[in-house]
Amino acid sequence: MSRSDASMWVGVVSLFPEMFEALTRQGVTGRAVDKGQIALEFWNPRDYATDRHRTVDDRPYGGGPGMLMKVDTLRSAIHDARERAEDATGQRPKVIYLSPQGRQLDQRGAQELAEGPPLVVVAGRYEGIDERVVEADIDEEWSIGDYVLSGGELPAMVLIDAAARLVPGVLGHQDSAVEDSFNDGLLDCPHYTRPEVIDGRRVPDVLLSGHHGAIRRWRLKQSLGRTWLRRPDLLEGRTLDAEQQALLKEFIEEYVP
Ligand SMILES: NC[C@H]1CCC[C@@H](CNc2ccc(C(N)=O)cn2)C1
Repeated sequence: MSRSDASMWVGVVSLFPEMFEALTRQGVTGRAVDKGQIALEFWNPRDYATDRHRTVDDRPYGGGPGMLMKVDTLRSAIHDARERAEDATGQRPKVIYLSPQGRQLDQRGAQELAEGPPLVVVAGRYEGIDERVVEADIDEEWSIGDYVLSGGELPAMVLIDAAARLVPGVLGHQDSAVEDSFNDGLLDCPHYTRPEVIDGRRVPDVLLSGHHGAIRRWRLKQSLGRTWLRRPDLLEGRTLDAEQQALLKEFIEEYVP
């Protein structure tokens, strides 16, 4: 098959590839896929099953409840995805497995993944995968948070979406990524649109003023203030420039809990 000139190439190994239509058929990522900016290809371990029942799970050594993903069908799918990644991009892929044991995804991690090599993302099901497959075939384990889900597909979509929107050109006007929360490490400011009054609540006057400098400062002040109130940890060890310090000081002085 042909070389891919997508800015981001992702191979997905999953028993439920149809779940990923949420990425490939909708919104920002759907358009990026249509435009060829992002390439998403799928390998289903079930397609490698040779028995009549197309078995993709297997019993755990040592007994206990639940099943694991069958080793041979899983490894064949990972192998083919890896080979395709190299053919399509000329680069060796990074093979990622989603599990609560992985590195916690944050905006910096999403940026690293967006800038990095092509990805093969493995979505686990059942009670997981054989540890020797993790050792032999998985390069990095990633987690989207400290909770357990019924499969790795939703975490995989979260990771792919978070990285894809950081690929230059994917978001359309790039500044919308810049203004996003966690883009300059701050929480997002409040947003307003029509009507001007909702249940007696008005839009802040500065946003109606047309003074772009005042609007920029107001938004930055709100982002700083919200971060201070809701996620002070994000301000730890972060140096604020003179303007930011002044705006945060103003916010705190005006703050009435
Ligand atoms: N032992 C349960 C575990 C076995 C292997 C498959 C996973 C799939 N579920 C996931 C995957 C990832 C995350 C996360 N936090 O990123 C949560 N849940 C469940």
